[in-house]
Amino acid sequence: MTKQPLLKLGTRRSPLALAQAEEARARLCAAHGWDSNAVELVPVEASGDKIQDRPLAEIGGKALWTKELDIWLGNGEIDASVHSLKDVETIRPDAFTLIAILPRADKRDRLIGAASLADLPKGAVIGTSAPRRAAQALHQRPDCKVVTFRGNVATRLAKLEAGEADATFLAAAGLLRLGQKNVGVALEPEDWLPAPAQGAIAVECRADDVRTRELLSVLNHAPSHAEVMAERALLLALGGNCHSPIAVRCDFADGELSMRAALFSPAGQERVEGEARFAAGDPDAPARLAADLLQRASSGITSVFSGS
Ligand SMILES: NCc1[nH]cc(CCC(=O)O)c1CC(=O)O
Repeated sequence: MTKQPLLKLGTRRSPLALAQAEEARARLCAAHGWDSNAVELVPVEASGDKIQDRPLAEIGGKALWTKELDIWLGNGEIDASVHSLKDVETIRPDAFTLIAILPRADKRDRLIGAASLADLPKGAVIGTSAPRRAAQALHQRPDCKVVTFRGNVATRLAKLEAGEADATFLAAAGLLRLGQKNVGVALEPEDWLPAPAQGAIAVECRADDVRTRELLSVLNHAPSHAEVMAERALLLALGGNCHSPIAVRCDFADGELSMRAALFSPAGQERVEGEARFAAGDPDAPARLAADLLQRASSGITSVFSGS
């Protein structure tokens, strides 16, 4: 007799997405004392995975990662979706709720292809399609050239190997989850900041699905939740989207969040940065930092942010 799964978790099909969904499944089964058959992983093809030759910002933004999963979740074909929170739009449909944030992994980016940005030869080619990585790299190395690099982690490493660029950036968390944690060197927050919610896996379900909410809420890691919600609140208040070079990192310790953020003009000439410390759960602090950054930013920066 085949037993029906207790929960169906939707995921994208990339190796990283599947590894993240497996992590969610393992944590859920451990928390409830279930065997792994209790949770079925349902891979869904995302449009963002089909189009690999143009920057995400050009082809429709983050919705390309969530659109298909949202349809399946809305229809009830899956009970919940597992996402890289970094790839999830700041404003989500009211019918859904981000019920759990898993314990966050390493928030840093790693540089692959050189021991540091300063070590790159003059005029080196950097492969990335993230506006934040491009602008932040050009800010430090205006002599470098940025070329579009998309595709999953393995594809990007293969492009680098093939000589399409001298260096690239990847999230430490993604490399870790793919068993490649020693690839490249970690970039420290003193001179390089990650993307909002980088390293966080989020589980989303229908807001009115009380049973699933209850089953999934055990997965939530409160400190990680506080950090990423503050980072997303900053992004929202800045009126940022996938074209906006926004770098931010928030760290929870002793009931307090410390946030460090930087905004760039797209080609990296201009930069404004700021810091704030506030109580976890202070709903207005990220917006105050956002307002302060926008007020001090030059027009080259504010042209890619709308504010709110
Ligand atoms: N943009 C794609 C993406 N979405 C999430 C990760 C890695 C995991 C994470 O940052 O949470 C990556 C790859 C990367 O940026 O290197």
